[in-house]
This record gives sequence, structure tokens and C-alpha cells, in this order.
Amino acid sequence: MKYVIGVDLGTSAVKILLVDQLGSVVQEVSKSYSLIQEKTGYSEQAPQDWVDQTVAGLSDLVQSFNGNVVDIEGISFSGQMHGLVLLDEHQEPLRHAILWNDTRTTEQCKQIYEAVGEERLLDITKNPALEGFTLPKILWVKQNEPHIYEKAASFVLPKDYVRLKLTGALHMEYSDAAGTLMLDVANKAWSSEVCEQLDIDVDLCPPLVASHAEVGTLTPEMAKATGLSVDTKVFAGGADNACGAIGSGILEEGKSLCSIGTSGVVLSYEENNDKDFGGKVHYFNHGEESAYYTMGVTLSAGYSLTWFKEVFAKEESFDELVADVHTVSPGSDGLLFTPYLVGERTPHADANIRASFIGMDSSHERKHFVRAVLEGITFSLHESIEIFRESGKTIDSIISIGGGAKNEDWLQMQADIFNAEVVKLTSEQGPGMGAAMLAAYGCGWFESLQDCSKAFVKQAKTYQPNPDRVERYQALFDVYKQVYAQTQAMNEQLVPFRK
Ligand SMILES: Nc1ncnc2c1ncn2[C@@H]1O[C@H](COP(=O)(O)OP(=O)(O)O)[C@@H](O)[C@H]1O
Ligand SMILES: O=C(CO)[C@@H](O)[C@H](O)COP(=O)(O)O
Repeated sequence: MKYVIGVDLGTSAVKILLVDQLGSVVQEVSKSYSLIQEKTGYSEQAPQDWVDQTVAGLSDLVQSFNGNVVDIEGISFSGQMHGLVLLDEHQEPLRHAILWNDTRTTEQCKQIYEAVGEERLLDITKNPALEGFTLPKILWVKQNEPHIYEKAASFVLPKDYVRLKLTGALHMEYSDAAGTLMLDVANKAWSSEVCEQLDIDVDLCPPLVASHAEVGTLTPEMAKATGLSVDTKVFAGGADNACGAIGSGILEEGKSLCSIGTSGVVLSYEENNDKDFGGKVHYFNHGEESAYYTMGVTLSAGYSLTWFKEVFAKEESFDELVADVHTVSPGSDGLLFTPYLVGERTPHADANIRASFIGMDSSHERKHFVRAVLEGITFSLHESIEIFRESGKTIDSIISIGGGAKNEDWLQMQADIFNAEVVKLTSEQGPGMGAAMLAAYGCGWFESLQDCSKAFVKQAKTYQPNPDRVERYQALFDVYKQVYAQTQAMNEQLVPFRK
């Protein structure tokens, strides 16, 4: 039996899957790392932590592997998107990585519009200037840390950095490059126009490759540190949402995905690059060649639950925290939560908005707050589904992945709030599975990613919407949607009081 490894470099942890030729996950390892949040709006991580934890995870995996290590033929990567890793001439990081959920760059987004023009930017990159994307982060460093910027020789995204350290080869692939706001998405090339307008040297941008491209093998040092063979083939990989789509079989028009990791994503496959969503949803290159996807993003989805757990139930596991939410009725007896802990992207691109609990009542217990958090996250994702439905898409079945898909009550809640069938797969690790599939396809095990998906993507269970709960949630969703407008101005006034 042959094997491949899929590495998903998430925001909370790196999750590593060993997958056999039948598509079964035979081993799974997870190693966490923390966020560095110096001030409100800031979110960073140390690139070395990603490398250390990935190497430690691979080493654990190899040590408990019963087979012959040379049968592990290939490895590929999925990674949290947009994070800026600025490298010096020796390909060493010049500072911590600035992550996708860091919103310090509102001013730089304005400058991008002024320099490139809103319409032209949308024409070239298919996306608006949002704080989370990479280009505003590069500008922020250039303006606020010029001593660092002047030493920059290139930049990469998180999983590209880990791959660089494992192989010694510097690359970026299209699905992640699309999230930089510097890629000409339709023509799959760096946009010299965008770079020139912002006085950024286009040579900072690394060589581009396809997601399934073989980019090298492990360095002897890394082979030794991980226990893997030096001949293990390394494939480029993809953005975590592109890989999540591959790992869930979102490889044809009409298929949709909901992912609840640190962020939350509702994603839909697009065959073409010429649809017009006016920048309301992100529009990126898929990990499948010549395909695209659109998606709406909730910045603090799983992160809202993690935050609640860290602040109010630090000693408990997620399973313990959510154990009794089914005893609270839908709507949490009048308690609403909006998940804007670090600002928001879809549908409210707003770095200053913050979260709310609305309707606290003396009868509420902790379990009401937990249920309200789960409902608020799901309502937020439903706002993205509403945008897709309003654009004419039919969304009656959604595959649900990510840490949030571990809980049955939450999966049923998704079916009831989305008013759609929700499908759970045998592994909730969609991005890791997608990365493994890119390696399997790259190794030549399959003719196409679709063929690989037929063999690897397996449904475990479906959740049907309950008509009574659907109706109740529709009424609550109408109230939920008002909270943003009602709290927006108040949040602006609170900005000077934040850390
Ligand atoms: N047992 C569980 N029940 C419900 N939610 C969970 C559970 N375990 C983890 N989660 C949620 O999953 C999130 C992490 O998901 P994951 O897909 O691993 O994120 P990332 O890829 O961003 O690192 C946590 O923030 C948490 O909200
Ligand atoms: O910014 C985005 C997508 O645009 C996020 O979805 C990141 O890609 C982080 O993903 P997770 O760590 O939540 O999986």
C-alpha cells in the first residue's frame, strides 16, 4: 500500500493526515500554536512555530507508522490564506507573519483604491481591497517599518514558508496567490500594474506554480528531522479554502461548502472567471487547474467559540462546553450573539465593528450563551448563503467541514438555519484531505482530481432541515441582521477606548 501526507497549516494548529491509496485516513496528528495579539486589530504568528510544529507532527506520525516509510510517496500542503511572511535575501523571516484576521490596514486599503482605482482593482484581482489580504500588509510594513521593508527580498504565504523550509525551494501557487490582491486572477500572472501603482517591486513576488505541481523533495536535514524519506515528492498545495473544496469534492458547478475553522467560510464552485459579484464575495483561483470559487468569510467563526471557552471555561474541552446546548431551545430563549470579535468581512467589511450579546435575561445560564455563540456564528455564515442565493445560485445541500463539524448539534443547527441539507464527511479535515488529494493526483495515482475525489471523498451522515425550526430561525435571522446597523456607530465611538 502507498500513502500520501496532507498538511493543513491552520490558524489554531497544524493538522497532518496520512492517507492511503483507498482514501482512508490511517493516521492523524495535530500540533497547536498560539496567536500573538499585541493590540486590538493585530494578529500575528511566528513562522518558526509553524515549521517546528509541522516537523514535530510529521516526526510523531512517522514514529507511529507501522509500514515502510518509502511507501509514503508524496506530501502536499494546505494553509491559512493571506498571511504575510516577509523574507530577507537568505529566505529568513524579517518579522512575525501578519495574519488574515489582522485588520490594522484600513488606511492602506484606501491607498490601494486611490492608486489603482476601485473598478480597475476589481477587473484585475476580482476582489476589493480588504484589510485581511496580503497587499495592504506589505504596504503597512513599507510605511511603518521601513527598516524592515528595505531588507525584503521576497514574500510568501504561511504554507509556502513551511514548504520552503522543508525543500529549500521558493514558490507560491495560484490559489493562495489569488488572496494577495496582486495576482491577475484571470490571467494567472502577477500584476505588474498593481505593483507599479503602489511602488512595490514585482520581483518580491515568488515564482508561481500549479497546486499539484511537484516542486522538489525534502532536504536531507528535514528528511532526518521528520523520519521521512529524502525521496518523498513535495507538491505545492493550495489555500486552505481551495484545499477544503478539493477535499470535499467541490469540483463542479452547483456544489457548496461550509467550513467552520478559526474563520468561517461559505464557498461555491465557479467554472468561469467572468461572473460579477461586485466584490461582495471573494473570487479566487481554485486548486483545480482553470477553475475558480467564490466565498463569503466570517472572521471569527470557530474563534468565537474558542474565545468564549478561553475566557469562561478554560479547563473544559470543546465537547464538554457544547454538551448541553441541545437542552436550550432554538433562539437561546431570546439571546443573540454577533461574532464580530475582530471585525468582519462578509457581508460587512468593517474593521471596527465588534461583537454583541443582545437580550441577556436573568433566566439565562451559561449554556444559553454557548448556544447563542453557535447560532450567531451560523447566522453570520447564513448571510453569505443569502448573497449566493440572491445571485441566483441554488443551495439546497452543503458539505460541512472544519472543527465546527465535529459537533452533531451544530451540524443540525446549520441545516435548520441554512434551510438546506447538511452533509458530514468521514473526515472533517477537508483542507488536509484536499492537500493529500493534490499529492495523490501529483503522484499520478489518478487521471484527475475528480477521479481522486470519487475514490477519496466519503459521506458519513446527512442532516435535514426541520420545518418548524427553519421558520423560527428565519424570524430570528431578521432580528440578527439588524444588530450590525444598530451597533455600528456605537462601535466607532468605542475605538479610542480599545487596547
Ligand atoms: N468538539 C468540538 N465541537 C465544536 N466545535 C469544535 C470542536 N472542536 C473544535 N471546534 C471548533 O473548531 C475550531 C478549530 O477548527 P479548525 O478547523 O481546526 O481550525 P483552523 O484550521 O483555523 O486551525 C475551534 O475554533 C472550535 O471553535
Ligand atoms: O482569510 C481567510 C479566507 O479568505 C481564512 O479562511 C483563512 O484562510 C484562515 O482559515 P482557517 O484557519 O479558519 O481555516
